[in-house]
Amino acid sequence: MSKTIAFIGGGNMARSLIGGLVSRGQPPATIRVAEPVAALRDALHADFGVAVFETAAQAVPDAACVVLAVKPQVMHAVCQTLAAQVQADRPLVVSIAAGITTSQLDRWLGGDVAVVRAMPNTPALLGAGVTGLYAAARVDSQGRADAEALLAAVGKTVWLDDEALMDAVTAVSGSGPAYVFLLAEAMIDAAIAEGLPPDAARTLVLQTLLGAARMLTESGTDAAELRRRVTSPGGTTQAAIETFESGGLRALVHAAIHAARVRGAELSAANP
Ligand SMILES: NC(=O)C1=CN([C@@H]2O[C@H](COP(=O)(O)OP(=O)(O)OC[C@H]3O[C@@H](n4cnc5c(N)ncnc54)[C@H](O)[C@@H]3O)[C@@H](O)[C@H]2O)C=CC1
Ligand SMILES: O=C(O)[C@@H]1CCC=N1
Repeated sequence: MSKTIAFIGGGNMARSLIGGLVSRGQPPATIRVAEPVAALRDALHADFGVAVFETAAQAVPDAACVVLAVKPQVMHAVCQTLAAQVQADRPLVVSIAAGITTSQLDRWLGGDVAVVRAMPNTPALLGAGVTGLYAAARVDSQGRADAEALLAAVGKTVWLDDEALMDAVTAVSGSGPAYVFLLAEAMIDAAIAEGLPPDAARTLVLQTLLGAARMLTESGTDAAELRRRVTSPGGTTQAAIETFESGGLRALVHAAIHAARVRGAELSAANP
């Protein structure tokens, strides 16, 4: 997407998206970022060459697409500061905020706004993200194509017809990288506890996760079968897997993802 994009919020997720877009050929001159924290603003300009502004009102004029990348808790207030400009310019608005619905955003921005709700994740920085997308009824085919181009530049996209499912997307793939990072922390800690030197523990765990993720995505074989192929009957893996299963790992993962989904709905309800 080579049209001008204004990011409102230049924090962790905006940084991942901007880094991914620029490294995939989006001209930095077409990206504007509003971020009140000077250090973040300066780093975005230094690292990616994008134009940076202190306030949203400075970044939005003439942007074809406005990406709302602030925390859900401040979204209502931020939208109120943008409503007049959005009503005047009619940009495509893409929100990446957890929980906040397209109808809330439309209302906060003054009504009759083309809003796409997107849930990306931080591997976007490497072009290895995945984004769930939902378009409100007001978004036309060009708006959908523009949102698709924006997020497809930084990874895979999955469109949903039912907005209620966006909280589940958030719980699975938006938050999901953190679950893998937690697993990595736990495996490294365990490896060190079993006597491995920290550097060796780190290399063994990180390359194992990378190799396993590549097998999952490149082998055409499902996760359960790949797991079976590692698990020799009566061997070491079986001992570990039985420990995970008897400890309730599957139920725990489900409970964690459910808690994240419920939290998304709470974030929406807390911002009527
Ligand atoms: N971090 C992640 O992995 C993901 C985050 N998200 C969503 O992205 C949004 C941002 O999350 P993060 O980047 O993690 O948070 P963050 O706190 O790193 O970034 C938010 C940024 O917005 C800035 N900000 C606050 N008020 C502002 C205003 N009035 N105008 C412009 N900027 C303002 C803050 O200074 C901060 O740098 C959230 O709504 C979150 O739900 C979505 C997918 C993944
Ligand atoms: O933790 C959060 O609320 C955000 C949304 C998905 C990832 N980070």
